[in-house]
Parts: sequence; structure tokens; C-alpha cells
Amino acid sequence: MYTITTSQMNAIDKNCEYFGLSTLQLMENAGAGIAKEVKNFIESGTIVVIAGRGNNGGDAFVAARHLAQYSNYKVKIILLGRSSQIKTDDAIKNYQILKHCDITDILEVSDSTQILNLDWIDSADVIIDAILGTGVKSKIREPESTAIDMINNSKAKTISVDVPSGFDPDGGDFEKSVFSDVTLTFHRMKPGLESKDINRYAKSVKVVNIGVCSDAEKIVGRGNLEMLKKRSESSHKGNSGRILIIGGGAYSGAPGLTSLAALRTGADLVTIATPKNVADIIASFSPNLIVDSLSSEVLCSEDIPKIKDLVKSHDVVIIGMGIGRDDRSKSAIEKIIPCCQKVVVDADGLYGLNYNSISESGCEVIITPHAGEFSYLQNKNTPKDRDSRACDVMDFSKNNHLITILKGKEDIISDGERILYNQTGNPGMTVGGTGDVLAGITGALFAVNSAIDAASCGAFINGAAGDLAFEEKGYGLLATDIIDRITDVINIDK
Ligand SMILES: NC(=O)C1=CN([C@@H]2O[C@H](COP(=O)(O)OP(=O)(O)OC[C@H]3O[C@@H](n4cnc5c(N)ncnc54)[C@H](O)[C@@H]3O)[C@@H](O)[C@H]2O)[C@H](O)CC1
Ligand SMILES: [K+]
Repeated sequence: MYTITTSQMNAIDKNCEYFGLSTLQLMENAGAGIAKEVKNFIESGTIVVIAGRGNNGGDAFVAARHLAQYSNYKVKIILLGRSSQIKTDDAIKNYQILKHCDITDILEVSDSTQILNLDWIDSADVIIDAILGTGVKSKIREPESTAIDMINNSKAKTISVDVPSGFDPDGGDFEKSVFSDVTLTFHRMKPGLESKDINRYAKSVKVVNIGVCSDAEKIVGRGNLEMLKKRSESSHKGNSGRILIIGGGAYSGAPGLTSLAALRTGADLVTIATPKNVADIIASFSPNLIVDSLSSEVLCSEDIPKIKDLVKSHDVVIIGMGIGRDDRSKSAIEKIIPCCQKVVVDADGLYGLNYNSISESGCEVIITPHAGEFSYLQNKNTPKDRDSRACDVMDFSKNNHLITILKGKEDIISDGERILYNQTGNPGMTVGGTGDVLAGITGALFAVNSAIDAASCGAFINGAAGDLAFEEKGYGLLATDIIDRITDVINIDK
């Protein structure tokens, strides 16, 4: 089973909320799960909860409430800091309920010398470590740092909530951490908990189910958008993506739509390399576009040296839209794709895919076929039912080392390991050009994000912008109406 990072877990949480499953409910399940494991671990004794001011502490307040129901446990709680400093509404609620649970031993400790003098830690049979979870950042401050040392120096068995406090669940560097006997991590394994020297920090790790609804993980939602890289205030021109679009010749509108969609998604620079017969037409669409004219009226091998040079100065290549199916173009595309580091292949570009050279070159490829194009790629009909389609998309992506967005009423996205579904979009989007827009959005996201995030969020944004356009224009919506609403979808929470 795959691991999930902190930002993936946050995305799942946010998607759960969209489906009506609140973070308070998840916290209740998390805390109840911890209490159940503690009960299995020890029959009776003194349990000391050491809680921080975030949701990790909140989970432990719930666990304390559940454990306090049993007379064979003496439950004591140490909150690091004052209750007025608890950060989240969920943790505050659960802390306040503790007053009504017959738990008499609750201490709020802000000063590290006070912690050093506490005899509670020595008297504990089990310590529940809930100081820091996935919200840990940089150097450990006081009083958390002293509390971690106290736990590590105590004889009590330590059960860590989600991760040993201080430890980076994503597997990055960290300053110090609790050494825990049992770590109870929520929902899925975390990459850091599988690292090679993990035994020092977490002797045993168990995944605890917290009742996440499966669609929150499978269906792309607003939570996934939050995983996208935020632009830093100090970013320079080019940091947010330089996109090279290779398209046009047979048509002129398609690469124009792709370019404008990429710019509206936040790309800094877009260059279109296009056959000479359409170069001036495309340039006339918008002063925002840089157009580089190719040697003849179709993309051909004579253009490859120039394109290889252009590829070097761009982060992502989007290839295929409006290019036509001339054999000369097809063979040029076969040679161009392996020279790219990141490439989105759409429309006629799909007929120039060479899987062997892709896997040898190590370039990252996203393809965006519709069902007909996918049938051609797979050399068999694309199935109609959802599960078989998803299976095919997953197998195809895995076997060919690429990421597929199979466009349809419900888009199916896979990197060969995971399957995601996108349900934004509407029947008005069967109009021409919407696929070109999707390629542009996806390419722009790909410049600064992982391929799977770019593909899944690209599909979501395209469909959601299409839904906004449909509200106003109904079946008269145009691909350009979608481009005009991309920023509304991306900026909705800002
Ligand atoms: N879906 C889930 O997995 C759920 C997880 N839950 C639990 O929530 C925590 C994450 O909660 P969060 O509030 O985001 O962060 P933390 O509790 O880990 O800590 C934030 C808290 O700590 C302070 N802090 C951060 N870094 C430091 C530092 N270096 N030194 C001192 N203090 C630090 C920060 O200021 C905050 O106050 C997750 O692990 C789960 O346990 C949810 O309950 C349910 C769903
Ligand atoms: K913890």
C-alpha cells in the first residue's frame, strides 16, 4: 500500500469536509482509535498525556476522555502552554469537554523548569506523546523541547500519536524527536515512518483507521488544489513556469487556446513554436504570446535542432494540438518527446508517442487522450464501465511510465499506482477547444508541481472553470469562456 505525505493528508481532510465529514469527527475517531490501542497495550495503570496546542494534542484529549471511562486507568494530562493558546477550534472543544470527564489531574505548563520538576512523568506507566504531529516546523521550541527530553529520559512506555513528536513524517531532516515504543499513525503510512533508521524513533508503527471516506482520496477536490505550490513573494520572472507549446499548422486556434490557458493558470512565459503558415495568425490572437515560426507548413525533422534549443530554455513542453497527422510531423514528435524533461502530449501528438524512447530518456510525460485516442494508444476499445476503464488507465500508465488523463464525462487520472477521478465539467464542454485548454492548464501546473498533482488538478480546474462558464452561457459556452474563468477557480479561497 502506498504512503501519503502531510500535504496529501491535508488534501484528504479538506475533501472529507466537502463530503460532510468534519475534522472534529476525524479527531474523535483518531482519539477513540488511540484509546483502543492503549487499552490493548496495558490493562491498568497511570496514563500521562503530554499534549501540544495543535490538533495532535486534540486527538489525545479525545483519547483521554475515552480512557477516563475505565476505572482501571488513572489519566493525567499535561498541556504544554496555556489553554488560551490552543490553536484550533476542534482541540479547544475537546479540551473544554475534559472538565466534565472526572479527570482531576490537568496541568497547563508553559515553563520548561516546571516540566523538569514534574513527578507525573516519572510515575507514568504509559505516556501518550501528543506534543507535535504533522504540524511540526523547524527547530523545536520550549517548552516542547524539554518535554521531548523528559519523555526520552523516563522509564514509561511511550505511545506516540500520529508520529513521534518532532519527527518529520515526510522523511525530511528534523532536529530532535521522541523515541516511541508504539507509534499510531492515522489513515495511511507516512514516508518518514518507513525510512531506514526508523527503529530509533519508532520501534513499532501501526496504522489506525479514522473513518476517512474513500471518495475524499479518489475524487479530485478543492483539497488537492491546496497541494499546489504557492508562489513566493520573491519569485522572479520564469520561476512560475516557462512553457513551450509545439502545435498548429493544420489549425491555428488550438495552440492559441492552450497558450492562453497556460498563462491564465499562472505560467510566466509561453512560447509557441508553430509552422510558418500559421505563425502570424497565432501571434495576432494576443500580445501576450511569443510565437516562433518553424521552417515549413508542417512540423518536420528540419525543425528539430531549433526545437531542441527552445526545449532547453523552457520547463515544460506541450505538444500536439492542431498539428495534424502528417507522417513528417509524427516522426519529428517521436524524436522531440525524449529530449524534453517534462512534456504534456495531447491530440495529434499522441500519434507520435514512442514508449521505448520515453522510458529510456527518463522524461516525465502526461498524456491527455479522449476515449477514441486512448483506444488507438491501447490498440483496443476503451471500455465503457468505470472500473474496467480505470484498470486500463492504470495498467497503461504503469506499463508505459507515464501519467494519463483519460478525458470523459468523468476524467480518469493515473500514474500507474493511484487512480483519481475528476467529476467537474458538464455537457457544454463537448464544444471544440476544451481539450486544448486542459493541456494548457496542466502544462502550466506541471512546471512547478509533480506530474500527478498537475494532471489531477489540471482536470479539476478545467472542469470547474467550465462549470462556471456553463452557469452563464449554458450550451453556448466556448473554450475561451473557460479560459476566462480559470482564475476564478484558482483564486476562490484567496
Ligand atoms: N487526517 C488526519 O490525519 C487527522 C489528523 N489530526 C491530527 O492533527 C495533527 C496535525 O495537527 P496540526 O494542528 O496541524 O499540528 P500539530 O498538532 O502537529 O502541531 C501544531 C502546533 O505545534 C506548534 N509547533 C510547530 N512546530 C513547532 C516547533 N518546532 N516547536 C514548538 N512548537 C511547534 C505550532 O505552533 C502549533 O501550535 C496530526 O498529526 C494528527 O494528529 C486530526 O485530529 C484529525 C485528522
Ligand atoms: K505526536
